[in-house]
Amino acid sequence: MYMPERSSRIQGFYKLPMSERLRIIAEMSGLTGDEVKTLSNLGNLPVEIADSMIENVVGGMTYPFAIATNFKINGVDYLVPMVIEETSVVAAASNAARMLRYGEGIRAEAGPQEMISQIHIVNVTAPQYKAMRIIEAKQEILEHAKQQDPTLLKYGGGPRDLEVRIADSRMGPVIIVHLIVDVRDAMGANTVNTMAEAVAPMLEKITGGQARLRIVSNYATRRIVRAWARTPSDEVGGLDVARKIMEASILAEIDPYRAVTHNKGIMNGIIAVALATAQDHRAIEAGAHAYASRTGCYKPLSYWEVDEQGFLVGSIELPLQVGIVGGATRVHPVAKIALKILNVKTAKELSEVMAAVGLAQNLAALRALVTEGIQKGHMRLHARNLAIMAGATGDLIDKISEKMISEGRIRYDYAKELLEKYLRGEST
Ligand SMILES: CC(C)(COP(=O)([O-])OP(=O)([O-])OC[C@H]1O[C@@H](n2cnc3c(N)ncnc32)[C@H](O)[C@@H]1OP(=O)([O-])[O-])[C@@H](O)C(=O)NCCC(=O)NCCSC(=O)C[C@@](C)(O)CC(=O)[O-]
Ligand SMILES: NC(=O)C1=CN([C@@H]2O[C@H](COP(=O)(O)OP(=O)(O)OC[C@H]3O[C@@H](n4cnc5c(N)ncnc54)[C@H](OP(=O)(O)O)[C@@H]3O)[C@@H](O)[C@H]2O)C=CC1
Repeated sequence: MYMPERSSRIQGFYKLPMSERLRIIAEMSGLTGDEVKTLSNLGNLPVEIADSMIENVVGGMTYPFAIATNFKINGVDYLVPMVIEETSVVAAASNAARMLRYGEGIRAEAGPQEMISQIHIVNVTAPQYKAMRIIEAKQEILEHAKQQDPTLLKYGGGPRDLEVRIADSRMGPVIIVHLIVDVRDAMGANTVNTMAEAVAPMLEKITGGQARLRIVSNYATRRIVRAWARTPSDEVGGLDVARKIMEASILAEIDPYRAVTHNKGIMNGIIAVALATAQDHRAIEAGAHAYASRTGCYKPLSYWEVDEQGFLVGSIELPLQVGIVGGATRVHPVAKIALKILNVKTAKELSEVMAAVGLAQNLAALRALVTEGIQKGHMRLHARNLAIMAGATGDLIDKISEKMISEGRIRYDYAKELLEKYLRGEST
């Protein structure tokens, strides 16, 4: 719809009640009554929570919430909540988790939950000397940072260390200070930002420079999690399939075009759990892809090999910045339920589960790719979406998707053709 007169400059939009904002947008965009009704439906999110989570809210958008089954991680069974818009991801995760139940299942281990906060200092003369002076004052700076978060200290977290770097830039040398904080069960961005802002004036005084950025780094290299698994080749379809999975893994090691897709498959699982538990998934994605590039060349986050006994072995390593307190994790009512279903007790345990899910997700995709191809399983599950897109409702959704699957013609135009035939009462 062409609307030449509409302007996006809406002063004070944020001050209006949600219903009024929606009325304005509906009028400007020509939304029908049904469209307004659909958009205004907040699903399981109470209006006051929706309106405080983000700004300028006019409605809600619901994604399905699913449970991936079969996960055994460090000998414990987990029901894994996933929220995602893509067909076949949940089925694939459950499928591969079933193949990785051998022994203790998938093993996973995360290190300390330390975040890095950066304080960027400019206009420093004699930067080498000033860097030494910062190190000299380290205990005093850490002590001041500590005082910013008594709750965190109560849970055994707090500032741990300080690192100083001098970087050459086109405006001369700048000092970058890293404040390292054990954030325990929080994602930790707010926590460490508060500390960075609190210690910045001390750093200005010591260096005679000016503090500019005082912000968390999402390159969470002190929050690395590793997961690994070993399973008899028969679980994945035999030694031949296991070897082909290894070949697929090797392609990702030598070719960044493949590595990016390989890692996208891993993130299918990790981000789906992140969404279900209301994590900051942008932080997770940014950190993961930076880590994949840490050698200067984009690499896969996971590796698959075949060992001397013919077992398929896989491993994954990435930084994960996740929390079970703070952010939206305890605000969104569904995220709270997701954490209860998952039954994790710490942020460390959550990151171990997420790494294990990423590894399983990757296995499912590689196994499909080296055997029947991705489209068979994926498109079979996508057939229902195509039927709905074509306009099918009720029983016709299953009838049309089953017909497309049985004939191997899973396409939108065919779904439309079938729907028209059914609606005309013609036999298909
Ligand atoms: C789709 C399957 C699982 C079918 O696989 P299948 O062999 O036809 O399944 P099955 O009927 O033998 O069932 C095996 C298990 O899979 C699960 N399962 C099976 N069907 C369902 C279902 N409908 N709903 C929920 N779970 C399902 C379930 O756990 C089941 O065990 P059971 O419960 O029967 O004991 C398989 O083909 C597969 O794993 N495909 C991989 C699909 C995939 O990776 N999708 C991600 C999207 S594609 C993408 O974005 C990433 C990619 C591929 O580009 C990444 C890359 O290139 O690396
Ligand atoms: N670049 C980025 O990634 C940025 C992200 N963000 C956002 O920051 C949010 C996450 O920050 P985060 O600091 O986790 O959020 P919060 O500030 O909401 O939560 C952390 C706080 O929870 C309290 N707490 C209670 N129990 C525990 C426990 N067991 N372990 C640790 N802390 C505990 C602590 O103190 P207390 O009770 O005193 O608060 C702690 O400071 C996300 O919403 C993210 O999107 C913000 C800015 C930048």
